[in-house]
Amino acid sequence: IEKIISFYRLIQSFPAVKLHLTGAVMRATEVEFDKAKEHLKTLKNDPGNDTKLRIYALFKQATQGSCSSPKPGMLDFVNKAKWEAWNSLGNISKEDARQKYVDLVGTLISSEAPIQKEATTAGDPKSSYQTLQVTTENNITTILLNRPEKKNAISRKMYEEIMQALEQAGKDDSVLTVMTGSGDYYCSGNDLSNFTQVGAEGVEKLARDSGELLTRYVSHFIDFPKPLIAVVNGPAVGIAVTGLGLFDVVYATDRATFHAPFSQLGQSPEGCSSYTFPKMMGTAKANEILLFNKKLTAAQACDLGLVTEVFPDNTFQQEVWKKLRAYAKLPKDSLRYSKQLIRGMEKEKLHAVNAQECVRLQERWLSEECMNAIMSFFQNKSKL
Ligand SMILES: CCCCCC/C=C/C(=O)SCCNC(=O)CCNC(=O)[C@H](O)C(C)(C)COP(=O)(O)OP(=O)(O)OC[C@H]1O[C@@H](n2cnc3c(N)ncnc32)[C@H](O)[C@@H]1OP(=O)(O)O
Repeated sequence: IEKIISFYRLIQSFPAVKLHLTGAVMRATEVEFDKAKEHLKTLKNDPGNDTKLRIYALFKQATQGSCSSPKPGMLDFVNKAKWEAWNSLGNISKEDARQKYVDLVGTLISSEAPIQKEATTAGDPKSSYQTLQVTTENNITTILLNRPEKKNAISRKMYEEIMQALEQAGKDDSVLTVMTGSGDYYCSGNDLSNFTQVGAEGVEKLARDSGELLTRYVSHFIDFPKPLIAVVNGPAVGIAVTGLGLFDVVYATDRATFHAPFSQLGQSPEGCSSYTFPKMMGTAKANEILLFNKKLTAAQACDLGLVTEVFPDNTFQQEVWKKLRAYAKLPKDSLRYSKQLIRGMEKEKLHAVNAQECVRLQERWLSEECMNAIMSFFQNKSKL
């Protein structure tokens, strides 16, 4: 009954339905818009030119409406780029532009949110994680995704706990950090019931909160300071695949598959994969995965550079852990600084990509395409 009620609320609060029923959709208020303008001034990192142009364009559209000024001359590069960004918004309403401005600033600010200081002790078997098991042994901190009955789907609680575990592992004495799954799956991606828990404030608020959560989650991987290794013990879906581009090494059993079915789900890529995948494997190969739902075998993922090495399932655990134990004897600081050099150059870009992906997803989550896919999963249990 609870599921039906929450499902009913989801449908009721879906913008298209609400529009149909009431003729009105909630939009950011002038006060929220003014707050976002103030928040923008507190940004510490340069979000990059594309994002700055988008912010400019949304601001102009929100305050002055559609662009009607003449196009600046060919050589007036800066004003031409600004004009093009504004003009590209076409006839979207001032209210829509205001909302998009508020969302974009929100995700930029949250991507800079300071990492929380308090964390549960890793390695303590009595630690209070509900969705993970975190242990430290032989200089390796292992974060085990521990909802095998749900194929390790990532619930809101699990997103929060993974961030907490990463913060702790980043600071502890271990040399390596490993993420792996319990049971037969590595992880089936986002727990789709995250989208059915609609509160009184409606689905727009749910989308905004989800965007904020995802931005923070992915930022933890971008900023992780020491070698991070994925031990992919079975199939991986959605964000569990895309996020692999932010790991330093990925070992997989030959039983693993890699599937990022965003189009099928009415969504769009996340985990910085819109940038890391084309860079890693070339645009055409990335498109097959991110646009056309191509499911990869472990061997294919290895050929494309997403996976470092594949092992036969019957010796997977033994071979991988032997290797990891040897790596974990290497000098800790040397590994940490080398990783930071390799990743450091890209960090700013990755944060900007993360912010943009999350803005797009917030819009996608409110789309009819996405809602139909989620309904279909829970109604018919339609599988990937
Ligand atoms: C805060 C928001 C951030 C959003 C970030 C954006 C992320 C996007 C993504 O990750 S998109 C990918 C989402 N994942 C899926 O769509 C997978 C859906 N699941 C399936 O298709 C199948 O369950 C399967 C192919 C993974 C496995 O099939 P099968 O082996 O037949 O097992 P079951 O289906 O019986 O699964 C057992 C049990 O687990 C539940 N479950 C599995 N995956 C999910 C999931 N992703 N979300 C919610 N629930 C899931 C499944 O319903 C079963 O539950 P039950 O025993 O029936 O209660």
